[in-house]
Amino acid sequence: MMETNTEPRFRIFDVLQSEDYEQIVFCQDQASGLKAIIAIHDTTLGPALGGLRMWNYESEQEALTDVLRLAKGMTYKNAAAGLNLGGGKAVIIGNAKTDKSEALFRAFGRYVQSLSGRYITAEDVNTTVADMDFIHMETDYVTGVSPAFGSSGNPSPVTAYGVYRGMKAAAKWKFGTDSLAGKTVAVQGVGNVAYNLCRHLHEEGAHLIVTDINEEALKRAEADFGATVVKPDEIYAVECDIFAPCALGAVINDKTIPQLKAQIVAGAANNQLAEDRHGDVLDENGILYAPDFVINAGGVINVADELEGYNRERAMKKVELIYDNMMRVFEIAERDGVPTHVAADKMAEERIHMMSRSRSQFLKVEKSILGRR
Ligand SMILES: NC(=O)c1ccc[n+]([C@@H]2O[C@H](COP(=O)([O-])OP(=O)(O)OC[C@H]3O[C@@H](n4cnc5c(N)ncnc54)[C@H](O)[C@@H]3O)[C@@H](O)[C@H]2O)c1
Ligand SMILES: CC(C)C[C@H](N)C(=O)O
Repeated sequence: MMETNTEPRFRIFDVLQSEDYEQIVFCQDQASGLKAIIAIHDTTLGPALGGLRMWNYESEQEALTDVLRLAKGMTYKNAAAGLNLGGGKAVIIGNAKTDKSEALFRAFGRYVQSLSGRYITAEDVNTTVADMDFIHMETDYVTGVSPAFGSSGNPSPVTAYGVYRGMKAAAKWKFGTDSLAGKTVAVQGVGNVAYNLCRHLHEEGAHLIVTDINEEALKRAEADFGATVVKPDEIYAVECDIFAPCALGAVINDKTIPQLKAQIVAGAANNQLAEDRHGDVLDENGILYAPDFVINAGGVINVADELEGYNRERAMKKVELIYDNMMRVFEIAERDGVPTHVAADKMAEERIHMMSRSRSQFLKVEKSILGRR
C-alpha cells in the first residue's frame, strides 16, 4: 500500500541500531491485562539483569523510550560494578495501585521464562518482593524474591547503603574528609531507598532536608530523623552541602542547575542528568557529580549475588566497594581532564570492550541460574 502520511515516521530499527540494542520483546496477555516490554541492551558480559518497573505511561511510545533508556543504563551499571552481567530492563504499562494481580505477574513471568535466561528480572519502581514471588511461580530467572527461597529479598536497603558509601567517597574527594557528621544533605523523595539512606545519614550526624509528594513519607522522615521538610519545588535551592536525587530521573537540567547550592550531587535515582551535557555544566560550576549508575549499584550487586547462591556477608562486602569504585571514577576524571559522568561511561565501556574481544554473545549454560530449586 502507498504511504500517504507525510509525518516523520518512528523507525524502531533505527532506534535499536543507534544504541546497538539486541532485542525487544512485547508481551501481551488479554486474560490478565498484561502489556509489558522487555528490552535487552547488551549481553557481552553475561545475561541481561535489570528490574521490572510498573508505571501508568501516557503512551506506548513513552513506555518504550523509558525501557530502552533504563536497559542501557543497566548495561553500564553492571559493567561498572564489575558484574558478569549484561543490561536489560522491563516495564509493565499499568497502574500499580489498581492493576496488580497474581495473573498479571505470572503472565509476565512466562515471558521471562521464554527467554531462557537471556533476561533476569528483579524489583524496580512500583514492584515488590511479593510481585517477584508471583513471577517466580513461572520462572527461575528472577531475583529479589522472598528470602524463604534462598533469595535476597528487597534490594532497596542495600541500594541505600551503597549510595551512602558512594556519598562518603564524594565527600572525601570534595571536602577532604569522608565524615558526613554536620553536613547538610537535601534529599529529593524519601521512598524505599531514601528512607534507608536518611537512616545512615542521621546515624552519622548529618542534617537532613527532605521533600516528597507523599505526606506520609515526609511525616516519617520528620519523626524518625528530625528532617526539615520543604515543598517539592524548593528542594533544589536549599542551603546544603549535598543534593541527593532519590525520586525521578532528569532532575539535573537547565532549570535546576542554576538553583543548586550543593557542592556535590549524589543520590539513588536512575538517569539523573536530563542530557549528558548537564554533567558538563555541573563540572563547569564546580559541583562534583557522583554518576548515578555507579553510586546506585548496591541493589543489583546484592541480587546478582543470588546467582552464586546468596550470601549476605559476601554481597555487603561487594557493596562496600562502591566507595572505591566511586574514587576510581573521580581519579579517571582528574587524570583525563573530563567530567565524572564521562569518566564513569569510559570505565564501563572499557570493560565491555575488553570482554567483547573474547566473547561476543552470552550463551546459556545448561544449569539452573539461581540454583535454589
Ligand atoms: N529500589 C532500588 O533498589 C533502586 C536501585 C537503583 C536505583 N533506584 C532508583 O532510585 C529511585 C528511588 O527508588 P525507590 O525504590 O526508593 O522508589 P520509591 O517509589 O519507593 O521512592 C520514590 C519516592 O519519590 C517520591 N516522589 C515522586 N515524585 C516526586 C517529586 N516530584 N518530588 C519529590 N518526591 C517525589 C515518591 O512519592 C516516593 O516516596 C528511582 O529512581 C529508582 O529507579 C532504586
Ligand atoms: C536489579 C534491580 C535491583 C535493579 C534496580 N532497580 C536498579 O535500577 O538498579
